[in-house]
Amino acid sequence: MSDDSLPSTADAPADTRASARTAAVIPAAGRGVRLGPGAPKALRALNGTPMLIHAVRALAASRAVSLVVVVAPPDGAAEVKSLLDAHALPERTDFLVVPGGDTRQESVKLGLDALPPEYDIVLVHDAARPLVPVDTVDAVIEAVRDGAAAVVPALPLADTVKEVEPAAVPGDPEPVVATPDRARLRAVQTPQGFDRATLVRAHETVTEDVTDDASMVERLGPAVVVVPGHEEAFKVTRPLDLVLAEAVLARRRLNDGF
Ligand SMILES: Nc1ccn([C@@H]2O[C@H](COP(=O)(O)OP(=O)(O)OP(=O)(O)O)[C@@H](O)[C@H]2O)c(=O)n1
Ligand SMILES: C[C@](O)(CO)[C@H](O)COP(=O)(O)O
Repeated sequence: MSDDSLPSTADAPADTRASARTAAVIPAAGRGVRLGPGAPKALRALNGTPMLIHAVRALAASRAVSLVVVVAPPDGAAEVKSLLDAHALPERTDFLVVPGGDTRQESVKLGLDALPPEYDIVLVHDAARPLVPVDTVDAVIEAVRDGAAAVVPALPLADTVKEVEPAAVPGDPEPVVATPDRARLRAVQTPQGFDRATLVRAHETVTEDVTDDASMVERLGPAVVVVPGHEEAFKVTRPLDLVLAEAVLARRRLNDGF
């Protein structure tokens, strides 16, 4: 089946959407430059387990997700396959590994290209958000099943935000241009959920460099909706985020009683 002929979940009757199969694409091919020198970010350990494995488990924890496609660092597909084989993962879930590209957009596209035809709902989830709770994953899937073409989990901002004229020399003072109304702003997380045909069309059509998949759908036209995100779905970007992630894992272990 060509991508153009893929059924659109957004146009489908509600009972079809409710039974649509869901796959997750996990882009994990980034270097993690902002985290500092070391292995590719997704392969670095959190409490002894690679970040990617935490992220895969987080998505596979949803009973609705029956396939996870991991987009590995370009020369790391064999290593990622071995990691998936070496860690306990739900048996009800299938796994595929494909090599990634130079940008997140390219990596997601390569993951989409590998999806078998029977999946009509697609989640895209950063390996760098390893601790997303399953309730957030399920809320995104439910909103797509309810008819949204694109769904993003997001949180209100904790800080006031300024728009500035970026400095030509990093570190120089930057003139403030505006202070947007914070009440209308949201900080966007993943997994982002999509009707597959809509996401495929967005990746085939939009050529601008964007930082998330929902922005591509926005450029195309279909409405993108926001559902509540979760504090623990934060992205591991800088070294302090590793400290926070390990603290969250330690708290979970205490709460679980082991
Ligand atoms: N060429 C790329 C770049 C990024 N990603 C993935 O996209 C997610 C979000 O990206 P980000 O946190 O910005 O990761 P990096 O690009 O690795 O970070 P940095 O910009 O600090 O290098 C990560 O799971 C990352 O592995 C990817 O699959 N392929
Ligand atoms: C999709 C995303 O998680 C949105 O917050 C994205 O990965 C952000 O990447 P960034 O380049 O670090 O903003």
